[in-house]
Amino acid sequence: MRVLGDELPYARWLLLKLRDRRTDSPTFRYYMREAGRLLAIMSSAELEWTKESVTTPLGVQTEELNLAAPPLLVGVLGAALPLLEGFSEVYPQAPVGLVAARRLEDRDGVKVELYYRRLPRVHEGVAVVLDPMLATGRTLDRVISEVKSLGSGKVIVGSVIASKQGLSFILSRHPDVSIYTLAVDPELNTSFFIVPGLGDAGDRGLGVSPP
Ligand SMILES: O=P(O)(O)OC[C@H]1O[C@H](OP(=O)(O)OP(=O)(O)O)[C@H](O)[C@@H]1O
Ligand SMILES: O=c1cc[nH]c(=O)[nH]1
Repeated sequence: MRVLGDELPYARWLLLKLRDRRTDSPTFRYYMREAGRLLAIMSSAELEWTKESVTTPLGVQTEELNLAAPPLLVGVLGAALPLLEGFSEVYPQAPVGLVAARRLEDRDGVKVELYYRRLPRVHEGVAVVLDPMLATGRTLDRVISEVKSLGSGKVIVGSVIASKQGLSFILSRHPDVSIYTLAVDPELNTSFFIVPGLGDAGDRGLGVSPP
């Protein structure tokens, strides 16, 4: 697991903007896209690359790297949309899958209902699941299982803020996934929101609250 805020001041600056209650929706969306780009770049060593020969304007050949196979990007609607957009700007050739999940809160905690799924029938390569908030981890657990059922050989998770307890839950259920996040926050409140967190990532990123 990598916590990019522990490695890069730039990640902490993105978090400053995203956490700030005064950040308006278009600005929030912009910084979420930037977080997506950062996650794409920082997780690039997890992807498969091949050496490719290139001739420079000096007529000299050298070798660089090209993606061997683009990963399948899976966004969890709706908060992940700007994050997915930023990630896919870095790998425009990557196919995009979408799922939507609803958190149902009750006295025992959070249950998750997957109510929309637009994924390929089979995907055996690398898959990247993108969701900015990893709170209880119940949503991500469902989505990772769904992606694994496609045949994915390797699953990477790109998140912006993960709670300590959500991370432990995911790592206990899926010890094989690689998790990239900008921050790990200490707790959840009684509505299972991350504290200090950044509020409702879907409402803030999309500019509307569902009824
Ligand atoms: O770790 P969990 O406890 O499962 O919570 C995380 C989920 O909550 C958020 O979505 P939300 O339910 O707010 O939906 P939205 O994106 O449509 O606003 C977030 O984008 C995750 O999908
Ligand atoms: O803190 C949280 C938890 C779930 N969903 C959000 O948007 N924020």
